[in-house]
Amino acid sequence: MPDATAMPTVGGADLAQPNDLAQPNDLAQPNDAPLDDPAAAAALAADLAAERDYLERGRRALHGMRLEAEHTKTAEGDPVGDKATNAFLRQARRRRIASLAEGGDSTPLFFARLDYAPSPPAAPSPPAAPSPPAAPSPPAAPLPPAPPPRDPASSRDLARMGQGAGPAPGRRFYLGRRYVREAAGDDPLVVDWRADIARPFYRAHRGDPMGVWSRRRFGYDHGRLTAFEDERLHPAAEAAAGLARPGEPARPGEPADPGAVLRAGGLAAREIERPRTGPMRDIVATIDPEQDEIVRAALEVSLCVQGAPGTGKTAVGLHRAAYLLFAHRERLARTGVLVVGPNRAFLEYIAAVLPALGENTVRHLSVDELVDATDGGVGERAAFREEPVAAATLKGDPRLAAVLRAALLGGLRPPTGPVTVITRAGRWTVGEQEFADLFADVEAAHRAGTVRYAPARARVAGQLANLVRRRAELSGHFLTDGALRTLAASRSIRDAVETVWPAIDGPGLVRRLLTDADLLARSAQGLLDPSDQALLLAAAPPGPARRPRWSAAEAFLVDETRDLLEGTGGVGHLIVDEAQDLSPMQCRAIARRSVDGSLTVLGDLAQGTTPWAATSWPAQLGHLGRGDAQLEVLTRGYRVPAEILAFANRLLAGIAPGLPPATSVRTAPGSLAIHALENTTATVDAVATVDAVATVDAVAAAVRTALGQEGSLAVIVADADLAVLGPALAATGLELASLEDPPSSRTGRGTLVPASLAKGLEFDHVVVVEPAAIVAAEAVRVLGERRLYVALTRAVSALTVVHSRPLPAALRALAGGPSTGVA
Ligand SMILES: Nc1ncnc2c1ncn2[C@@H]1O[C@H](COP(=O)(O)OP(=O)(O)OP(=O)(O)O)[C@@H](O)[C@H]1O
Repeated sequence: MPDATAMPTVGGADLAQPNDLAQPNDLAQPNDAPLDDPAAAAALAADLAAERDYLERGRRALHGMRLEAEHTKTAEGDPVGDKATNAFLRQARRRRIASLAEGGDSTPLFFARLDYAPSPPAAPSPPAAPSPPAAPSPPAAPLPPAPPPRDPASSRDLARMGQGAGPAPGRRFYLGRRYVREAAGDDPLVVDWRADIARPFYRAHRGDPMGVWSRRRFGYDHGRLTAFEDERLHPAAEAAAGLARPGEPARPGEPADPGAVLRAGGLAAREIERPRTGPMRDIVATIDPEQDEIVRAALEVSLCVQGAPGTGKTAVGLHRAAYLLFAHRERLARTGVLVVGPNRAFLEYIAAVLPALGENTVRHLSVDELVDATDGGVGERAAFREEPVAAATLKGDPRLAAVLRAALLGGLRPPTGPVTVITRAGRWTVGEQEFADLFADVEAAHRAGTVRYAPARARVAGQLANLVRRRAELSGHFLTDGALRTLAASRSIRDAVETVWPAIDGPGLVRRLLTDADLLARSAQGLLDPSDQALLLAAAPPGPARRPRWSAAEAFLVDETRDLLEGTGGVGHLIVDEAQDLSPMQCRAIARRSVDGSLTVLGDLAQGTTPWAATSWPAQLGHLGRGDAQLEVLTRGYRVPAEILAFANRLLAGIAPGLPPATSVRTAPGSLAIHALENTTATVDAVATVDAVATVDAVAAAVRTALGQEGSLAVIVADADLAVLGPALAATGLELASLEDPPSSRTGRGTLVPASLAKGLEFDHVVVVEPAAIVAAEAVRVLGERRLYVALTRAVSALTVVHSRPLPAALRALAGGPSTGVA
């Protein structure tokens, strides 16, 4: 039931006092509403009450859908066939029920409403005279009917609604994270944000309203609808509200300004600034037009998104996954969608986004898990061995792919004699030339890439057996198919095949290549010089020959070999985050998992921190097998306030010359504080990093201040200093969580984050300790500065930098002598 005393507000507590309506900035309605008009205020309250009623209705309907799903038996869960089918059906049912769960406070049932303008002939004048003029004035009811979705159980129809046929004149749609309807066959109460009909919510602007009369955003407070905000997009809607002179065109052709909504719209801005407490959340209510273009790009299109920190690359990639699953449900249910991220901490941070959007089938793997999870022989959940950077870099070099191939092909031996097979029916011989011709054909097919090594080997055996069969048939002995198979597996044929096409096991070949100087020299001829070969031999995997202790880079060599031997299964769409950090061999591993699908590549060249990090997207995309991928650039930063970004951007010229600096959608005066401690003149090497009492005290003070405020907190420190700073802070009574703790137990405490794991994460408050130490931890200065750039760009609300060593030169201009609160 509507709350009669409640008045609309923006994103916070309800305004109970009608007088409060006189405060323009608190009003839910467009700025043009005559706020001191009691009639208008009453109309607003009535409108809000109606929206709350609608919300309740939607909640009841969703509850009904859930009950229906729970009671749907044969179609979705009761045993109907074999074990596997039943398990699949049960799982599908569980997923459907899970996807119909009420989202709770953080994911209200709907976040927006779109009112389409009436059909063109009526367009010049408003569909209904607004009364009172400032009250919300949706198109007149009854609205002309638009074709309702006929299969409410499937929201795919909604994806098609409006497609090609243009907008839906006179219709009103509520947009939410999932489709909601009352009874099967009814019009939807809430339309899935991914449906085509929802597209104008993200893209329309006054220069191109896309048939939309007005766009309404809703504000919630702990699940309670407390506010809304309208934008009139249609010229006639503007005119009706007195925003434009009647007849004056509403800025035809006015270009879309993706930032305009966020600057003008209180609700959108507040949504973006809501403090972060837990894992990453979805952005369906505020996706901007540029992001939306990426999210809704066609499945066949492979994209590369270069974006500065906080521009929403990860968010956009995940929303793209959700969109593609909606628009191509059946195809992707068969082929799958995979998200690949840099490490487990990052994957945990993003894990809740797709389930919140009702998508529970997308696998999330770290780059290393990609080979771990797909090759029982490699790594097998044991940690990969650490190895020197130079060796790891060389093992990630694409030349290694050619070396492996040469090693494999080098084992082939053209036949040097006939093959004789003795069966109960007689003795048969395949002559040397015939065997050689057969071998040459298969070898040519293998070299051309049409058949992998292992099936090619089976083909040699099969064709040999076939020749024997023909001989036998000529002598009147006929063989069944079964007998032919037995023949192909006979000792004589196996031995003959083994001589010309030896059986190879992937891990074994990689190990031999890295330990056998002769094999390496033969295989690397013209590819690796002797010093490279020596480096590989010196960094060979230790441990028993059958179970060596692999490094991560070696695991990708094994993966490459496995692919040469047997091929690799792929997925329908693969999203790869932080792609700038991948080695060419890692890129190849990803490419072969998306050979028949498409890729969304996300990254930032300025955040490349691996020794092999990409310096150009075309080259990296080439390694990913998608040299033709479309490059998109995002520069509008949502995470980091302008003040902090300006500070971090000082590093840009040195770490990624040529990349445009990010801009921020908001400013937060006072969000940057730099605490310079006494010994700022010490050289980098002269001072131990965080054992200085003053440093610990300053960090502790910053942590206490942050913990006193809303939102999450991270203390980012050079990896090597983690072991010192943790206990030192604990001694002051501050027990911070570690990224290894389960996310649920981290809330409310603050987390101590090694700089090497900060990538992709974000926190409301961040304390960066000793930038110089973070830079110095990397072998190469530019990589260290990029690591620092990552650390400095994790904060949503406030960044405190504590340092006793001099800041890197590029940052110094802002920091003076010992001081606090420099911003
Ligand atoms: N359109 C948007 N509306 C609201 N919030 C957004 C929008 N786009 C991005 N964000 C938010 O900005 C923050 C940064 O997004 P995200 O982590 O996807 O950025 P990124 O480009 O991957 O950053 P980084 O390169 O630093 O990892 C997240 O909290 C995300 O929810």
